Amino acid sequence: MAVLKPDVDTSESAVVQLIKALRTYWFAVIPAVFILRFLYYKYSSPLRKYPGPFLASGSRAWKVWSTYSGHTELDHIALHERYGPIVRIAPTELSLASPNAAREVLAAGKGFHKTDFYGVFPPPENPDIFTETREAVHAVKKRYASNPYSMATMHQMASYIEDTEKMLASKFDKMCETQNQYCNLGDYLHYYAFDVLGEIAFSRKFGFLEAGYDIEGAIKTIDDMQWYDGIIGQIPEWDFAFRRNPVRKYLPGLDTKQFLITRMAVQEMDKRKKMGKQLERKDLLSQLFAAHDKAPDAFKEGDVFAVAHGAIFAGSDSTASTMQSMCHSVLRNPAIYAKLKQEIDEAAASGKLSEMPQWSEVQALPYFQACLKEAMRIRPAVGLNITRLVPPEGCEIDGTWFTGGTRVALNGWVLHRNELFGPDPKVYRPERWLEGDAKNMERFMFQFGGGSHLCIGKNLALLEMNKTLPLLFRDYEFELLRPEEDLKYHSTFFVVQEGLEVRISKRNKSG
Ligand code: HEM
Repeated sequence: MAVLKPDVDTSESAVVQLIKALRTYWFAVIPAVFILRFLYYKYSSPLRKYPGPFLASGSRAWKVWSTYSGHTELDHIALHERYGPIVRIAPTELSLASPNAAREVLAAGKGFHKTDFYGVFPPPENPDIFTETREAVHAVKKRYASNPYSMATMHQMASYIEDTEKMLASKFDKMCETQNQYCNLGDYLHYYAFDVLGEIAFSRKFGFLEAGYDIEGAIKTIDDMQWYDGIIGQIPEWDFAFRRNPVRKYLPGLDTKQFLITRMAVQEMDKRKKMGKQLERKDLLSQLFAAHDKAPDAFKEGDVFAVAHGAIFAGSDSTASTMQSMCHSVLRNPAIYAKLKQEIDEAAASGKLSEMPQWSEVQALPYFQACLKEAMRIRPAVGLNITRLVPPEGCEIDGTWFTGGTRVALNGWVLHRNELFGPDPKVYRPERWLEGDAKNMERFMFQFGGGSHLCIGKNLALLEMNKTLPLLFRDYEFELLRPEEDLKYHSTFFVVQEGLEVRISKRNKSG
């Protein structure tokens, strides 16, 4: 009788054979895996019925590339023109163009939560109000931070804005000693927005206006960081390979604590802790400390730092960009510029505009308000999408059913080009706010987001712009160096602009 002897371990040999095959045919296997993965994402998702770029249907590469290009807002406008109101921009993500849909998604209490996109923005160890993705925790932080940001509190801090306005004006006065002097108005508005925030948050300017340049490249660093956040936010798990890589802290020059804005924030925190209650004046930091004192467990010391520090990141580029957009749009339209100056001059001549323009006075300038709103409509300062997750149980949005977990993306540049703003939504035309149904149009403006995540700095930004811009248009004559050219810009999270260069002269205030 023959004896059966197992001669080889068959399972091991299969594995070995597989490894050998992979080593031999890797050039075919790797693309095959990618293709299969792509096809799986493309067809397995309930979103397969929605149109969109081919690359986006099976991978997030389209989103990453579009964000990297710096003009994702233009890509989204083009996508919606081509494919309609709902476009698939990633395997599990849809971009919505309907302003009604945006209102529903952003409405408070509807259960649309922030996606992991926001978690990439620093600081990961202690998220601030913008980066916090846990809704319940966000609600607590926002409750404690809201009071310092209220319009009433902002009015109490208006004198700090005025101090900075005076410094900006003195810089411009100096330039005007020579007639038609060159001025990079865009840069100065940027320095101004940063220094106002320094005053509001920490009772000290960062020094950009005084210096007249980007000290230590701090503004550029913020822009670069936001650019990184925007791109990696599309593929958040990759953050661990880059910024959250444990090896990173050992690399020279990458210690963020040495970064100008962070350094100053840390210094101010330490100073306040030493000073205890004897604070010189009521600024954002002191009020956040007061909120912490009242509820030390709910609003921790780390939250005080994160919220104050985060304000500089969230509030500087955004406000500067909005002011630059309005100035450029007005200056390149001589009829609009003339009409705006006439309104401001008449108010000044009749004693209705103080030397340092006041909020209530500027609210009574309808054409100025229309020019500002129109700038925020056509060129909202946030260029990237605001993304939210559809609640797990699914939900109907603007008449369409979406399954739970779908990511929905809203882009202000798309939403604000809707025909509800008139037949010419692509044109900068402030008059639409005076002749159309302005109240209804207001309901569909998303430049400050909406619902429970409505921009907490909206009051500060509006107060700052309403005080500063009329002063500039009243006291200075600006002439664009290249009126035929658009402003150059790229979207990081915010729309970072350059090229607002002018000739500046002092105006005779009587017109
Ligand atoms: C014209 C100026 C500004 C514009 C256009 C703007 C725009 C926005 C937008 C669109 C959002 C919503 C983002 C989202 O949901 O993903 C937002 C949120 C936020 N903004 Fe602003 N912003 C401006 C100024 C400021 C200022 C001055 C500050 C602070 C000093 C600030 C702090 C914040 C914070 C903390 C959030 C997060 C709010 C939350 O999630 O509850 N912003 N902003």
